[in-house]
Amino acid sequence: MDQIIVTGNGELSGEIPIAGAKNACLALMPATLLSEEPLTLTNAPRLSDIKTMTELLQSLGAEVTSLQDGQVLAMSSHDLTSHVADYDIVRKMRASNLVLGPMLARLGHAVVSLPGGCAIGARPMDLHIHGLEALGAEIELRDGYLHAKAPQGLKGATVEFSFASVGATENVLMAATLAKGTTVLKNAAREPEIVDLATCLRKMGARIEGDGTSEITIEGVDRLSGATHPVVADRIELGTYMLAPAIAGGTVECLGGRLDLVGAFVEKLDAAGIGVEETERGLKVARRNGRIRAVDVTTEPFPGFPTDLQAQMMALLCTAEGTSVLEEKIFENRFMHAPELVRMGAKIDVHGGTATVTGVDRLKGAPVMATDLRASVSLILAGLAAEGETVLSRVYHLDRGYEQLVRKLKGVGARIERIKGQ
Ligand SMILES: CC(=O)N[C@H]1[C@@H](OP(=O)(O)OP(=O)(O)OC[C@H]2O[C@@H](n3ccc(=O)[nH]c3=O)[C@H](O)[C@@H]2O)O[C@H](CO)[C@@H](O)[C@@H]1O
Ligand SMILES: C=C(OP(=O)(O)O)C(=O)O
Repeated sequence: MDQIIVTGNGELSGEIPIAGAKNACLALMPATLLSEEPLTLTNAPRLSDIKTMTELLQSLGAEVTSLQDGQVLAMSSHDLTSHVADYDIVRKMRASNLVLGPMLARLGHAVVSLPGGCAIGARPMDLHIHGLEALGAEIELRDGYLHAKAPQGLKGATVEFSFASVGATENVLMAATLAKGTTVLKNAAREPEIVDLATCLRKMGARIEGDGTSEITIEGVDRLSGATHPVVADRIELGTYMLAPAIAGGTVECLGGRLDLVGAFVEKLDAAGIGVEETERGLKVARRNGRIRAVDVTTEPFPGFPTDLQAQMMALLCTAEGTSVLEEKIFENRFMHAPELVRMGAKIDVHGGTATVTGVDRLKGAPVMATDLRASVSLILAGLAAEGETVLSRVYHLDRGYEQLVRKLKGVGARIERIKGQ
């Protein structure tokens, strides 16, 4: 299996282009199932998760053509030939569950494998199920699959989520676009990926208001048309690369970055002593003089500090002056990077959902591996400023969420190589 070798090499300088958001694209692609007409996504990221969603949509009979080296996805769901999302595909990627709402709305029935948990937590689907049931769906769990039907079609309703789940908001939002009457989603997720999905659905003819707030209103329509939509910039890839000069020193401009996508994160960078400036082309990040300062971080739904940047932020705080407390409030098991960072010389105590990080002067390279995407990239970031070589295994996690990671970091002066495995 491939490995990535990073050698701490001093300051970084240059530009890093930010790709379209994985998590937006994974919700936008299933929206093709809602319409007989073509949906084209531009600015799509080139990632293994996008290939998995392509495979899933194709298994349902959709046509998905990847153009311009994968940055454009031309999709058509004119003739759907299956309503079954098979375990073999769904188990590879949880976001596969986002085909449930659209298929139910378009076809009146859907069978979707339950994805199961993953390294970061149990991740049940109860909120998706309750939301769709409120719209009139009948859903049963049999043989590991959710069997959903809406014999009389879906009907608009008020759905109040007990937690602002991103995936449940997306699934029920998509289903409600074709339901009869008005649906109101209360305590809806406010993430930029939800706004991007609603924007695309509006281009397809959906009537949606309030996305980006915690109350979204959807007036169902009879049919949706085709559309062309650019995928919003990836705020998690953006935050990750903003941390590269923060950790290693120097100045890096993240092209396509926007402050409104990373507000809470930038506030913490500022408190830690990292300067962020909005430019015409994106966000320029520079480490101010002196040592990084400790800061406390609590993960929350948007607009709070994102859980998907918690591991990377921990990598920064490992060498801060003082003690930082990180509280993970979204997933119950998202500190798997901590023991690996400790192998690199970090001082971290984890108790339940709280990690206490006492800064050390410098980390030292070591062989490391991680069990999830963001944990893996946090080890690469830590390696950028560590003394000696950091050798990361299980790099396939990174291919899920970071296109051209080695090339992008090399472009700003990092010493990083990917070694092909047998
Ligand atoms: C593909 C995608 O967009 N993934 C993102 C999405 O995941 P995802 O959509 O899975 O995240 P959710 O917002 O649904 O999950 C947040 C929390 O709610 C719980 N929950 C969720 C649904 C449910 O029915 N029942 C329930 O208890 C989860 O277990 C978790 O503890 O949002 C997360 C939170 O910002 C991000 O970390 C993921 O990167
Ligand atoms: C947790 C993530 O993704 P997923 O929801 O696909 O597991 C992530 O992108 O950090």
